[in-house]
Amino acid sequence: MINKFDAIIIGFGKGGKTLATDLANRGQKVALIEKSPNMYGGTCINKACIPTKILENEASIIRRENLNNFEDMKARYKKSIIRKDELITKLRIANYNKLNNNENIIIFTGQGSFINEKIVEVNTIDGERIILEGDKVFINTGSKPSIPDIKGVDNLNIVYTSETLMNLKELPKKITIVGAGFIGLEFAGIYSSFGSEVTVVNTHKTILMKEDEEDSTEIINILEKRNVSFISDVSIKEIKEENKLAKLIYTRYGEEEELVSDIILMATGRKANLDGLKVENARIELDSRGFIKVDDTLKTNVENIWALGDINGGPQFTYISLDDYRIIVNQLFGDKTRKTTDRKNIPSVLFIDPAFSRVGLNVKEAKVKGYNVLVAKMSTEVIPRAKQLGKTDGFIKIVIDKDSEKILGATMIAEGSSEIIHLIQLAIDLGVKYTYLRDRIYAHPTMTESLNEILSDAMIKEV
Ligand SMILES: Cc1cc2nc3c(=O)[nH]c(=O)nc-3n(C[C@H](O)[C@H](O)[C@H](O)COP(=O)(O)OP(=O)(O)OC[C@H]3O[C@@H](n4cnc5c(N)ncnc54)[C@H](O)[C@@H]3O)c2cc1C
Ligand SMILES: NC(=O)c1ccc[n+]([C@@H]2O[C@H](COP(=O)([O-])OP(=O)(O)OC[C@H]3O[C@@H](n4cnc5c(N)ncnc54)[C@H](O)[C@@H]3O)[C@@H](O)[C@H]2O)c1
Repeated sequence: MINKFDAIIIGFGKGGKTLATDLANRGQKVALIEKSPNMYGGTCINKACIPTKILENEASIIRRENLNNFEDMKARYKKSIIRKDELITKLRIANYNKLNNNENIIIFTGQGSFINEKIVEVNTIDGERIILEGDKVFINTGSKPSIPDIKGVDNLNIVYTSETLMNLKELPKKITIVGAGFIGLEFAGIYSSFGSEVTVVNTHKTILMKEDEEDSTEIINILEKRNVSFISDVSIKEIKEENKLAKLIYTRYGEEEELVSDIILMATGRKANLDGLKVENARIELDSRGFIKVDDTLKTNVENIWALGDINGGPQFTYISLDDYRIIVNQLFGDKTRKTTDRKNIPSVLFIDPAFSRVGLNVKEAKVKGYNVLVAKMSTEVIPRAKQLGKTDGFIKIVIDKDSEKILGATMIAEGSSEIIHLIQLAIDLGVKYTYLRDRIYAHPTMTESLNEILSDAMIKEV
């Protein structure tokens, strides 16, 4: 028997689950397919944003207690892992119930595979095969770790991904992290704060190559204060297990070197998750990086099929998956004006402590675009709120166009920056002059009030 639906959504990610509720509330019959009962709610709540930020918060609290006995830190880590698991279990159940309680949505738990462009089969976890037909199909299957082809990398005793590491209940004494992007740096911050000795191994000359050099340097300085070491400009050769320890062999400036630790975390990017999807049966095209090819309205090359979230090769953030949902709904039911090309000033936050938050252009990018650049910069240690909280690392930097006096962007390594950055985003979006933010009345004592002084004439320099 074929079960007919107005829409089939494959994957319980941010965009997919939001779209499911929206379509159902418009009276459409929706089938949502999720391959694992441990993944209701998607990657963000089960394996990514939420568990990492729970651990980041716990780790920062523990760091401030200055524990110096590793056994104590191990015990605290174990408790944090249990607390993380309890919290995400609650979120997973809440996510499931929210959709399951909607009479127009049926959740199928099993792997979804295309039979053709309108028919999808579900191989359920109970071994059943269910055939679904949908007028429209939305693919929201996310991404998975991209692991380079290094000899020994498949030894799961010693080689971890972000997901498997967060399931480890024993705190490793020494961790090697390969990759210095979002995951590498966030995990370096977390595990060093719990008390592990962390080394970040990076194939480039420095970290975060697109950022202003002073921003990358400040992040390195902050992490180095916490027992994180950086080894840059390496070429990785091999991973070996010796006496239950992990040995990373690499070359640097022509010399072979090795690094021994308890485990290795591979944080080397994420690729399209097409596992079991059989996109070829629906003649869906992929792009050169192996993601599902979409146009600026997120439609694939097949008329009734869309792709949203990480799987379409856009920026890998939960809030982009959510915006993908907005675009699809606008295209289906709205004035059809929303497109990926109209996105501007997307913020990003690297959740180390303090967070590195940015929006718009940094100095390097503004200069490349030919602006006459003014920079307003202040060290966090002079901000009264930061002093009072004892969180004085970092700085706030705002990039201004000298000619129009408009704000072009901001990079902040500062307590609370993950929130303040959205005020700057709004200012850029609205095209206000920097003096507008300078002259507002802000509550005291807050981090935001520092904008009064940062944007004063005395603090602004031409660069
Ligand atoms: C460690 C880590 C930390 C992160 N931190 C942040 C952060 O702080 N902020 C942020 O914005 N982003 C963060 N991200 C990125 C963010 O998690 C992703 O961008 C986001 O989860 C992508 O969501 P999505 O909608 O594409 O789908 P996902 O949430 O990935 O959902 C896809 C779902 O599809 C299911 N699925 C896959 N194939 C099939 C199939 N064939 N049939 C049925 N179901 C299938 C999967 O089981 C999964 O549940 C982080 C990522 C990682 C790895
Ligand atoms: N706070 C957040 O919003 C947040 C947090 C974590 C992850 N994420 C998302 O998840 C995505 C994936 O994170 P990520 O850190 O894995 O990817 P990334 O692209 O941020 O960083 C990958 C790192 O791995 C290195 N690398 C790549 N190939 C390598 C190889 N063969 N050998 C050695 N090093 C190699 C790169 O140089 C880079 O340093 C991010 O792009 C981000 O969008 C977001």
